[in-house]
Amino acid sequence: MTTTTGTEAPDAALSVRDVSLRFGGITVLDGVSFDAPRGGILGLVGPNGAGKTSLFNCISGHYQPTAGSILVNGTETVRTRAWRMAQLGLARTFQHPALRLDATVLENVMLGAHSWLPGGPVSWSLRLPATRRQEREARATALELLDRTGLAWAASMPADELSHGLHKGVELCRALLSRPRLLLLDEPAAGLSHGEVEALIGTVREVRREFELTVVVVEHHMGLISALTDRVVVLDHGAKLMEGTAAEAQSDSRVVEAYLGKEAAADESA
Ligand SMILES: Nc1ncnc2c1ncn2[C@@H]1O[C@H](COP(=O)(O)OP(=O)(O)OP(=O)(O)O)[C@@H](O)[C@H]1O
Repeated sequence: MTTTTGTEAPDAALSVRDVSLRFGGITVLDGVSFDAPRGGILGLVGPNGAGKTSLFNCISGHYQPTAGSILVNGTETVRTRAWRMAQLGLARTFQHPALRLDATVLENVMLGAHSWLPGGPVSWSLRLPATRRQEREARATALELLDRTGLAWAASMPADELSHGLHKGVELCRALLSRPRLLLLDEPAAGLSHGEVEALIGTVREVRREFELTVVVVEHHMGLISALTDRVVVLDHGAKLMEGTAAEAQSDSRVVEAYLGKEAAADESA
């Protein structure tokens, strides 16, 4: 179902409109609106508990907003189940990578191809020639992606033998194998070393350009946010506080206050 509300930007890969989310009496998101321009990298930042991951969960179909509209590449997705989102061109990574630890790294990455491999469980189990050909293609792309992220050496290892940082790389490869147009990254730099963050910045820039992606990234690492993003949306207590460049956000007194608290912010500026 393709719909337009008339309020989304025409070149937006993602339009979030007045999204609210409540759990019982708790308001987690309160009327949040923003657009992610096609081909850009948008940062979603804010203090702990601001609602960033909850908003990602609404966009990826893991949570259903209490109110509001979310358009992914022009399609209203609010009542779309999470497993359908890959077919609409959306892929995401998680704050805590969700991998099959008993499966190999390559098998984990291959899960990303299920949204576009033809047929279904029946043709996969019969291993029809067309299915086998597509599977070989998916496997070659998965290995290329692992190579690009410096993980080719780990392809046949069980995922649980890899560090947390490397799990994040595997998850990114799995997301990319689903051929997304919109990629959501939830705290990709958390737990990574300085060198790993630098490599991640390079990889995200490269894949964004090569795969013509729109990227939305939640991150506390301001170095990564400044290096990668064109714009940021700042959330605080579930509401949008401001939107601008990373530099504008970092010098905005409302943002400084949200991170440090009012008194500490006043001390900082004294
Ligand atoms: N399923 C849920 N049930 C009840 N409350 C929830 C649920 N999911 C999130 N919350 C609450 O929503 C608020 C926002 O949490 P969320 O994880 O989205 O924030 P965040 O900005 O991503 O924080 P962080 O930067 O620490 O990851 C928190 O108070 C959290 O406890």
